[in-house]
Amino acid sequence: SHLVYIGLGANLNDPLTTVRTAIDELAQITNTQLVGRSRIYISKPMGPADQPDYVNAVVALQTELSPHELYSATSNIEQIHGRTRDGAHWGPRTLDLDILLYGNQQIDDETLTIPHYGLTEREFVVYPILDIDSELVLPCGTKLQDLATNLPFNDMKAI
Ligand SMILES: CC1(C)Nc2nc(N)[nH]c(=O)c2N=C1O
Repeated sequence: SHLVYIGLGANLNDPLTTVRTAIDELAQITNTQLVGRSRIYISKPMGPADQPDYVNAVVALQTELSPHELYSATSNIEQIHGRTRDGAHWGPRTLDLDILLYGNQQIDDETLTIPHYGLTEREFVVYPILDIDSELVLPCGTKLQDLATNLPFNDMKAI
């Protein structure tokens, strides 16, 4: 089985409830166990600022699913929460689930780019991963802790 990290983000329609519910739904994916979870954070939107603050978290799952099977499971959960992908690019969303890491694999095909392209410069991803594993090393060999030193915690709040 594989250790995978999933990023959760939401900023519409009671995002805190959505994120908490989605964590439970991720834990119930077939052949998958929840093995770690971050604190839940509030952060200012990265990108277009004319949208509500985000609720972010990261969970670690142990799964037998392939990357593509996992992707369809996370897409289903997004859809349950009304995620449509017709919104403006980087616009607000009811729930975003990103496969951040899939073991040490590096995948880049028409549907999946893993590690997630934005991982290393998103404090709302880096700090939650460090909550789960402060010693995590990325597939490229970079220690996440070293990235955090020049990623300001900024105006993130842990709740
Ligand atoms: C629009 C963009 C880039 N900005 C974000 N900004 C924050 N703070 N959190 C997110 O999850 C998030 N997701 C995004 O996709």
